[in-house]
Amino acid sequence: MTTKRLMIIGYGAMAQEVHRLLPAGLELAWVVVPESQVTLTRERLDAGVEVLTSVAQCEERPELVVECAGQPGLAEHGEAVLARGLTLAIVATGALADEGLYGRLRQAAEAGSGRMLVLSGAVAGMDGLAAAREGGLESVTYEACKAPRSWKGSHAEQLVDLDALREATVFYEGTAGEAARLFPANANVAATIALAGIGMQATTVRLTADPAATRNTHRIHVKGRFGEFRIELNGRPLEHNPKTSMLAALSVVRACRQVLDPVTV
Ligand SMILES: NC(=O)C1=CN([C@@H]2O[C@H](COP(=O)(O)OP(=O)(O)OC[C@H]3O[C@@H](n4cnc5c(N)ncnc54)[C@H](O)[C@@H]3O)[C@@H](O)[C@H]2O)C=CC1
Ligand SMILES: O=C([O-])CC(=O)C(=O)O
Repeated sequence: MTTKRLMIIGYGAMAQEVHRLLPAGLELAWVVVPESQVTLTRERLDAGVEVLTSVAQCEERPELVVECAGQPGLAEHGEAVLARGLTLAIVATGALADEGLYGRLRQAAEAGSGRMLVLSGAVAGMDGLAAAREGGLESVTYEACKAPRSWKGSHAEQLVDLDALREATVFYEGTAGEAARLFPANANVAATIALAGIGMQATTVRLTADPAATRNTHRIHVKGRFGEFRIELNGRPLEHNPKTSMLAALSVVRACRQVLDPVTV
């Protein structure tokens, strides 16, 4: 079997976890990072991996491109990938709350015959939610609860004193679209759920910081003509970034495996 080649956009905590877990048969050949990260990223990688600052610098054709670069990374590089007719698997799904960007990515994909795969990331049940939508949905709510340290450096710091919390505290309630914009490193799943379900405005979101939390908890409650479902995930955060659940990295690894396997489950 010939080895297929992967491009990763971004090389932070998630990308490094994905790289560690890449299935045999797919090798990392290109990494796209900001100029300021080039030297550090080269030091971290084998000489065989090309470190680039733009997709255009890649002269060959990756089998798959995965975005692990956050919302600004998707905004900067997404169109170039799709316009080249490549498949782009994304986790910074919250960027799609920006209708202008979403439109440009769709247009680039249509014009260039690219494909954008919205990965399930840190949550589960997106297949069931998207199927339920076909019958009509009444309500979709999403709740996230993480330890205060997982909300550090985010907009939560403007809403609550994270260091002073003694009990679980809801600090944000709003729509998926707003949450995804306000918490670009923490609430992408709100946008993923919105895209699979009833949209950015109709999906309601509640965010909690809990000093007793050791996991990233996600609760999804869906009602529709099909009936009702509730899903709760208690995900382990990544060691090198407590904002990010390990399952999000694993959803990228799954996408990598799918390009190798003739059977998609
Ligand atoms: N859909 C989901 O379930 C989840 C999505 N995410 C998204 O994944 C992103 C990455 O997560 P981590 O790796 O844990 O974050 P991280 O902060 O460890 O790594 C992000 C990396 O992206 C790089 N980057 C930033 N701007 C870039 C650009 N314009 N081009 C290329 N690279 C760029 C940074 O240099 C950094 O190394 C998060 O910011 C978040 O947007 C995170 C968790 C779950
Ligand atoms: O990994 C998680 O728990 C969720 C997350 O950060 C996001 O949705 O951006």
